[in-house]
Amino acid sequence: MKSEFAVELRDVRKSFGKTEIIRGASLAVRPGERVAIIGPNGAGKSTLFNLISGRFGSTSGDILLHGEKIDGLKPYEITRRGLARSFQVSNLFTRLSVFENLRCAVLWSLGYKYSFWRFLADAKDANDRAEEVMDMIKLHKRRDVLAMNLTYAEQRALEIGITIAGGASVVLLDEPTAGMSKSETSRFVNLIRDVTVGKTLLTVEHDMGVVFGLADKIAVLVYGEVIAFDVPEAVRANARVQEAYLGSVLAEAQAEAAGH
Ligand SMILES: Nc1ncnc2c1ncn2[C@@H]1O[C@H](COP(=O)(O)OP(=O)(O)OP(=O)(O)O)[C@@H](O)[C@H]1O
Repeated sequence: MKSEFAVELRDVRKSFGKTEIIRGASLAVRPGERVAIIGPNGAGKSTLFNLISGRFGSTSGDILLHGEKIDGLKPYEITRRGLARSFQVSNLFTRLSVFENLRCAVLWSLGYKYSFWRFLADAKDANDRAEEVMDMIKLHKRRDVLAMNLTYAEQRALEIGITIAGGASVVLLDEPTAGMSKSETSRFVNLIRDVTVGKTLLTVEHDMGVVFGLADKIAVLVYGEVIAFDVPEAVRANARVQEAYLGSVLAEAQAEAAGH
């Protein structure tokens, strides 16, 4: 049955040994929404991503993608159902070119591993799609450059390209602008916005400028619980969020954004 939500977490819990890190997190994201997950260090943001993408199994609760339970599935099975994620740590083949990296990502998403004949049939489509993604991430002029010779910002753009290459409808980006300069960051926010049009985006983000520039809604994770999930203005005004100290961080970021 089709759900009104693209991603849904229902009372999800995750313990490592005796320590419960995710403590009953619930969240329901509608198709096409761009959601930033924020919260203090150690709140469990990356863990939540690892649960949604199947890298970790949850201890209890339900995780649904388009209304279907995905907890217990392997990461690649979740990817095949249309959810793709990027990592904080680079996932590139450094000795392959921009084009080859994208082509590999497309072929992988088509499942070439399982059928040589299908691989041959899909090869042209894969090339076309790789070209298309290369245009979207604005790296067409760097087509034949090895990934290791790209600038840092270009490598991060290629990461995004690899993430979206298979046409996933739900995209998870873990700190996509980490380590970038201010001007690179604002260009990158535009790029993320462009390549995720019509998709559901979940992003973990520390940079409040990026959060306000990109997110339709903000989810605030504190001690493994989603304490607020709403449009940015409402989250900023939320008393629980203020208490958890994020209010002042958000106010500062908005003032800064308004000043630019
Ligand atoms: N595989 C693991 N085994 C044991 N503990 C873990 C594991 N992964 C994460 N943790 C613990 O879970 C807690 C939450 O970590 P997580 O990386 O999810 O937080 P975060 O909100 O993403 O933090 P940050 O903003 O610093 O990246 C931390 O205390 C961390 O040490």
